[in-house]
This record gives sequence, structure tokens and C-alpha cells, in this order.
Amino acid sequence: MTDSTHTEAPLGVLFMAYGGPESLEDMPGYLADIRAGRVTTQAVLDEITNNYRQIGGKSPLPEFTRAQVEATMQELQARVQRPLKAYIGMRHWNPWIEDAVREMLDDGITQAVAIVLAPHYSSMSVAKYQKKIKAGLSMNHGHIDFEFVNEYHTESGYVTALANRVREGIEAFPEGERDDVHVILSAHSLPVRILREGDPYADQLHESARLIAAAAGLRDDQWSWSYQSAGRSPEPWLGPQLDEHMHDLSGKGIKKVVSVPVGFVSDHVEILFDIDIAAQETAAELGMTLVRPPALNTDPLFIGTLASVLERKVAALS
Ligand SMILES: C=CC1=C(C)c2cc3[nH]c(cc4nc(cc5[nH]c(cc1n2)c(C)c5CCC(=O)O)C(CCC(=O)O)=C4C)c(C)c3C=C
Ligand SMILES: [Fe+2]
Ligand SMILES: [Fe+2]
Repeated sequence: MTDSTHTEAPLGVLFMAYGGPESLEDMPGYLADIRAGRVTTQAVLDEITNNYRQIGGKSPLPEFTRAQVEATMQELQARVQRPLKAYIGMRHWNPWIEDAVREMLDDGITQAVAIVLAPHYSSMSVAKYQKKIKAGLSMNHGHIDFEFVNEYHTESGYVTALANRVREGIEAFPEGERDDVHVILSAHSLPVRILREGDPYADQLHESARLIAAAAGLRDDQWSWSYQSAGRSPEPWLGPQLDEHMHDLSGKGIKKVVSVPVGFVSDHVEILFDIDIAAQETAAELGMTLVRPPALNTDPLFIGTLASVLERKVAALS
């Protein structure tokens, strides 16, 4: 296809992420959005604000997202003939997805690809981001042909990058101890009801975990699965939770642990507080050594994965 068949506007590339507060003053509004109108008690607000205070008073997620977008766009534009333009939209905070969509319409974008910086599909995550795109289009009475990346949990670059993190974590222990090191792969918990609803989230996570463990050359008894960061709502959430799982492993005599969250692609509060502070406290109580290698952030293998899945969607539009 020649360039003359395309409109003059570039092809839009919309990157979506969870969003994070840029200061502690943002916390009430941020939580109100996440909790979708349900009342947040002062105690919960204070607890979560304090968690953010301990990781530096703001979320590093917006900054990591911008760095991931810049790196991915460089690689994607080098592979694709058409001019591209990147947009960032967050689900729970500024810059909102709906505003990014309005900007795309203002720029005259007619075709776009969209991706969430979360590799696993769920009706409670990726589907909600996509609904916000549709809401943005409808509130602005506009139309853009979108191709959506739904998931990328088995992509080889993503799997290899995390397997490298696993090995890096194990190698943090002295050589003679490495056979005794146990690897915990984890992801954000969701309410148990998603299983009855046929949601693919749990299956996709387990598939990623098996591939990562195999790529890292782990024995079956050398790794296990756990959920983390369950929300504060009364319904049951998928488990085991990281804290109880660590107690269980400790009871079996495991005292050296590497923690690799596989559902998050950058460092933020669910890692920097829930693992680096809360789980480290549990480890200290249990006499365990816990090593947590860095998240994927701008790892070239991960950025290559994002570029590849987006490239396929761009091709589907051309
Ligand atoms: C797969 C689903 C989810 C991912 C991934 C996820 C990432 C994520 N979450 C936070 C911060 C918070 N999440 C909170 C609640 C919450 N999170 C999810 C799902 C995912 N979050 C759910 C279903 C809920 C419960 C919402 C509700 O209705 O109550 C909260 C609020 C406090 C709490 O309930 O714990 C915070 C804060 C970050 C930073 C993040 C990173 C990508
Ligand atoms: Fe969340
Ligand atoms: Fe959370």
C-alpha cells in the first residue's frame, strides 16, 4: 500500500497505564477514582497515604510510563513506514484516557493502535481501559478506527526478560546457596468471582509463570505462585497472598527467596511498598532473606516486545 492511500494525520499509538498520584495531596481523589464512588474511610486513606509517603511521597509510575513510551516509540517508528504519534492515557489519574482520546481527535487521528501496560487480560483491568477509550470517543462525538492489543503474556521477549530477572535474583545469593533458593512469582490479586465469570486472568498468569520458570531453568520444586496486593473490600480475593505464602514456605524450611512480580511492568507502590517494605518485614520476622530484582521498566527485551505486538496491530490497520 502506498502512502497516498493514507490520511495525512499520523497513526495514533495510545499507551494506557494504571495512573499514579504525583503528590500526597492527590491521594483522596486518586483513591476515590479507584474505589469507584465507594466511601474510603479516613483509616484506609491514612494507611495508603502513609505507604506512598514511605516510597517517596508520589508514584514513580507516570515517569516509568513516559520512559517506556519513548523507548517503544523509537523502536516502533524504526520498523514502521507510516508516521506515528504517541499518546498516554491513564485509567485512574492524569493524564486521563478520555483526555488522550480527545487530543487524538483534535489532532485529526483516524486510525490508532492501543495497548495497556499490563500483559494479562481481565474484564477488571484491560477491558476497563478499552471501555474508557470508547467513552472518550462517544463523549467527544468522534470516531477513530482502533486496533487493541489485548494481552502479551506469552511473548518471548517478555518471558525472557523476566527469566533473566529470576536468574539475577538467584545470582544475588552466594554460589553454594543457590540450589536452596526458592522463587515466588506473583501478580495483583482480583476478587475470586472472576473465576466463575470465566475471566482469563488467572489462566494467563499461570501460563506466564510456567514459561518464565522454564526459561529460567527452575526445577518444579524451586518456584511457586502467589497473589499480592489484594484490595480492601470484604469479598474473597484470589490467594494465596504473598504474606501467608511466605509463612507457608518458611514452615517448610525455605529461608532464601527471590520475589518476581510478573503482572507489573514497572516499579510502583505495589512493588516498592507491598514487596520491598511489607514483604521484607515479613521476611525479617521469619528469618528469611528476600531478594527482589528490578521490574522490567525499560528493559530492551520488554520494549522490543511492546514494539512487536504494536507492529502487528499497525499492520492490521494498513
Ligand atoms: C489486575 C488488576 C489490577 C492491577 C494490575 C492493579 C494495579 C495497581 N493497583 C494499584 C493501586 C491500588 N489498587 C487498589 C485497588 C484495586 N486494584 C484492583 C485491581 C488492579 N490493580 C482492584 C480490583 C482494586 C479494588 C478496587 C475496589 O473496588 O476497591 C487501590 C485502593 C486500595 C485498595 O483497595 O487496596 C490502590 C491504591 C497500583 C499502583 C497498581 C499498579 C499498576
Ligand atoms: Fe489496583
Ligand atoms: Fe492494587
